[in-house]
Amino acid sequence: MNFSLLKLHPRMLLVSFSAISLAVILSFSLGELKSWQQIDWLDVVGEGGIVLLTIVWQLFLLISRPSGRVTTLLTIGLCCFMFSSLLDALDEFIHYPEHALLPLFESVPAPFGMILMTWGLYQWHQEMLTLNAQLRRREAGVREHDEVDLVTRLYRADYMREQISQSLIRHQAGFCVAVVDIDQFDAFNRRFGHGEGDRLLREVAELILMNVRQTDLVCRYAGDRFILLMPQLPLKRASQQVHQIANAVKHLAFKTGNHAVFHTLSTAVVEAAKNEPCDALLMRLNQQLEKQKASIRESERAPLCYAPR
Ligand SMILES: Nc1nc2c(ncn2[C@@H]2O[C@H](COP(=O)(O)OP(=O)(O)OP(=O)(O)O)[C@@H](O)[C@H]2O)c(=O)[nH]1
Repeated sequence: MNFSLLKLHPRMLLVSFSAISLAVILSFSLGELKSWQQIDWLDVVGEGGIVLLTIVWQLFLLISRPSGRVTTLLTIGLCCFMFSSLLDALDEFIHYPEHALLPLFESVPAPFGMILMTWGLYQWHQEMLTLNAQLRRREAGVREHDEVDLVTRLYRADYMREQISQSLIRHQAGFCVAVVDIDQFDAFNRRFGHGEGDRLLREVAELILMNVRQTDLVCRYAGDRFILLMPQLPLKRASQQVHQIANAVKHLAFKTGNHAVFHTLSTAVVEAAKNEPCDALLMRLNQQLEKQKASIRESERAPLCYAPR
């Protein structure tokens, strides 16, 4: 059992503790202790058991739920019920004079607490309906997307093409597409193995995701190549964002075996032209990338950089 959620409910714990204290103080201040022979132990076990179980229910409730309206309603309801039950249990040990108000305190909070708990359970039911609907929607999303790449968990190229085509139809202003490609990934694969290559792809994918906006879409286009769809972003700002991604990857010391390996990215960014077909846009993007790669002579391409760990 994990009790860490209890820390979230200091007020509810205080309410619970106050209800117990109030019941004990009221009982002892209004009545007198019974003699040993007057105590009915069967009632003590029955009524005391109810009090203990109510406390256990509260504990389970508080370690299972975040704070909020449902938790408050259920806790206060349980406290009222526990308050009545505790007075009921204590009157097995304490004798009250005829005029004492105890019977009133004993009988009123319990039904009030039951009403609160019923309302809380109804709210909980509503909450579960909402959560289930969201989960179903998310699950449907995941099932629909066999378009998600298993290595990086990014969308695959087909899904990106679909999204680019739709954006082109809507023709949003300042909509840019970028490509980033890991340099010398083949050499890395050959030296450190495919497993480590997959891990590097995942780390690069995470770095890309960390450096884009909520509205951007990232996909694994092929092998070590990723495409970014950046709606409503002017070319200059899109280029800056891609530059930041390249910088983040450049500074990533990827730990493998006894080495830290550094990588560089080749990148290209284009702005979508009006009425441009998706394939033409992607071709323009890839051509720009190839031009950039060709402009840097092989000897100048950032070598895989190994540093002893
Ligand atoms: N680990 C791993 N490797 C992959 C995967 N898909 C493709 N590859 C490898 O990615 C490499 C891509 O090689 P290239 O296109 O020559 O890329 P590169 O070595 O980075 O060359 P430049 O981009 O010109 O620097 C090949 O070795 C493929 O086998 C994959 O899912 N996992």
